[in-house]
Amino acid sequence: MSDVLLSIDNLSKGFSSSGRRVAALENVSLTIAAGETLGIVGASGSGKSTLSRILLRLLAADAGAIRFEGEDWLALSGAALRRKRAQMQMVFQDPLAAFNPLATVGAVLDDPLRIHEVVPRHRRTGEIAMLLERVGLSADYAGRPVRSLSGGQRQRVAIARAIATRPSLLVLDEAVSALDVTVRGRILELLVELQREQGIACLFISHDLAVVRAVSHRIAVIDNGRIVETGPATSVVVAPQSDAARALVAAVPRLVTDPF
Ligand SMILES: Nc1ncnc2c1ncn2[C@@H]1O[C@H](COP(=O)(O)OP(=O)(O)OP(=O)(O)O)[C@@H](O)[C@H]1O
Repeated sequence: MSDVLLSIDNLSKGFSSSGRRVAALENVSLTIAAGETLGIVGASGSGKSTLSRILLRLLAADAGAIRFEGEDWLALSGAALRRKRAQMQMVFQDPLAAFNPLATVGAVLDDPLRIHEVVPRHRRTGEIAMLLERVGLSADYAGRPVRSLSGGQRQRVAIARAIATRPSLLVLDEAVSALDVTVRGRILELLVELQREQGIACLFISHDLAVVRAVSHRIAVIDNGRIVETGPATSVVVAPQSDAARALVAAVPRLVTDPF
């Protein structure tokens, strides 16, 4: 896992709010190797959404650089950015909420296959069945409207959509936070399985250290816009070095003895 897939260098972003300057991100630097899962954990307001919005290119950074697969990610635009997006896919809390509720699961999965020409047209139905199977749903889900799905099923479809373009990196921002604890556990297992089977690297962002620990090889702790600690997942949980990490560990009392 030594090939650097994504590197974030000295990323900074500030906001002006009621005449006051808030540093949402300050000199954030991180790397993710191919096939690695890096967890980013931090309390509310620590800068997690700002980071994922910059990665998504919804928000411009004030300073810093992001390289993805050897390219200057923040400099890409237009057709080049659209093409490259196939390689960096995102899953949020309820991404399917943005879809027409009458859209079928098949249509939701067909979009990325068509837009990115992943497979020839005549193979798209088979590919949709395979994607559904890969996330633990049977092929007949393709005909079901999105609105008929449970929260866990929707998130499985969102993950299937994200992996449809065969990305090298998934960015997951609070992707399991809205799910109840049993469903959450199954989705986390699915993510670990996908990561192992397909070697997809993941940037897994959450406020919940137990969730981050369950899937991550390494964990970076963010506090007030700064990365205050980075290390192997177990070390950060068992021997946290920063006040922020200690506070996150303390918030999950059974974490050390009873991992997710
Ligand atoms: N558009 C904005 N205008 C002003 N301040 C902002 C804006 N977006 C974020 N901030 C501030 O930047 C800081 C980081 O916010 P951010 O939403 O990135 O944190 P977060 O870790 O994602 O929090 P949460 O877990 O509560 O979503 C906070 O102090 C927040 O108030």
